[in-house]
Amino acid sequence: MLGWVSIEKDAATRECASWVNALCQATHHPPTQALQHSEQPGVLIANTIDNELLEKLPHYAEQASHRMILVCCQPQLTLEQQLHLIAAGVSHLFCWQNPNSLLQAVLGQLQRWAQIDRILSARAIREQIIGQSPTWLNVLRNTVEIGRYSHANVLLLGEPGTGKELIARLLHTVDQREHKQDLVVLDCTTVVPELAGSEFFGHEKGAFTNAIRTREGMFEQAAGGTLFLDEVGELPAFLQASLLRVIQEKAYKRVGGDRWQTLDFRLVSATNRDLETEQRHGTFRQDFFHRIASNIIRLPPLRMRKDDIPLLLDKFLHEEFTEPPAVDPTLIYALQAHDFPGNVRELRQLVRAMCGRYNGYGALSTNDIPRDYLQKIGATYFADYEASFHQPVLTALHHGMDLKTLKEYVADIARTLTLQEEHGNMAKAAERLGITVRSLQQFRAKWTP
Ligand SMILES: Nc1ncnc2c1ncn2[C@@H]1O[C@H](COP(=O)(O)OP(=O)(O)OP(=O)(O)O)[C@@H](O)[C@H]1O
Repeated sequence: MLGWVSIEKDAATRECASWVNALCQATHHPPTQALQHSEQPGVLIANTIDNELLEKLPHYAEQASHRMILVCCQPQLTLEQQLHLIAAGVSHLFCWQNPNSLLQAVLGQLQRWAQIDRILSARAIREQIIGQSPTWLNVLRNTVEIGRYSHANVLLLGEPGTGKELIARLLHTVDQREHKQDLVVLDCTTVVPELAGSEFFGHEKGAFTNAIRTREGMFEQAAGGTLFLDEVGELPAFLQASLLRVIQEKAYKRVGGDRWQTLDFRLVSATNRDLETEQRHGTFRQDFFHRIASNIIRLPPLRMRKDDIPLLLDKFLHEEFTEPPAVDPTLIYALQAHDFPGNVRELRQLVRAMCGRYNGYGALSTNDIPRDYLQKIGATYFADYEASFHQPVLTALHHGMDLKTLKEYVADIARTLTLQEEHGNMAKAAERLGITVRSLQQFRAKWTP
């Protein structure tokens, strides 16, 4: 529940020490007062908010997987100080007050985080939604917090294939409404403008020529549950306008009907368009945007969480084989070198294609990547590799280094680094560098005093 408690030295008063003891007792946390590598929530106690603390905070926040409570031993902080602290990574901020109520407030937050982690550790969720990278875990925690503790509408933003529908389903799964009904999905690209009224609100029998019977609309179908408007960015402005009332007041009339009906539903919308910019520029209705975006969850592209690729690969291989083959490590490096513009969906399709090429013997390897794909991966790999040299060379040139000096400088660095990696073993280092042991000895003699 609690990973660490850290007390900045100027805050270590007696009152503070006994408060920390009470916190440790309540959380069954050993009374260590040092920052630890834990990825669990942490509590930091500080007296003054100075630049030194602000510089340290991002590191502390990372240790705590961005779940860091700061207790400031002052009765009050200015708004400016609070904003600086939040920008530096503090997730919850408390000023010094009655020790008991402060303890309750801190414990309340820790309990909420613990509950979110418990929900996420459920097997059904872990097996469906893959990823352990800090960026992805933050998305999941945020989703569970919104899904479980609020009924507000949610807008999911992210590139195609990043898992928006999966997150919409998670929001619905963790929703604890009494008598919760189903999740209803509407792909907004399929809405025919002329039939949209009936599609959204349903119609009464006889409302128009072909209305031979009463029909329920999407909102009615989602009553008591969740309506997921996928690709909401594609909804024309006049249709956005027609949805304002039902989203705001949860009241609607069927086409051809004259009775207002009310219903309860949670609206989750998703798009890969930049609606925040579009609504500012007036190309998407601002009033509609604010109604659908009470909460925004941003899904990271796969290239921002490449650490998750091995886990996703494993999951997709298990979908293809009862007993998946071993995976050659080079295959993982190759996949991690690719940027996956189509994100997780693209990875899934690629795994399918690889499984089709795999002949059933040995480990799955780069041989199983379709050739044109492998060429694409190779091109980015070498471009990235080359590009990593650009900045240091440019810096050296800006310092006036000529080509001869530059070459010598790079060769010296390569010799030093290889010797370090080989723990001073001359023979091994020389072999790796493709030079003689004698020339390496000469280099060492030149530089060793
Ligand atoms: N974290 C994940 N774990 C397992 N599978 C995932 C994950 N993210 C995405 N997928 C899979 O990738 C595919 C695309 O996911 P999804 O349809 O949720 O993306 P999307 O963002 O809604 O895409 P689009 O914008 O194109 O509608 C699906 O097959 C989904 O199951």
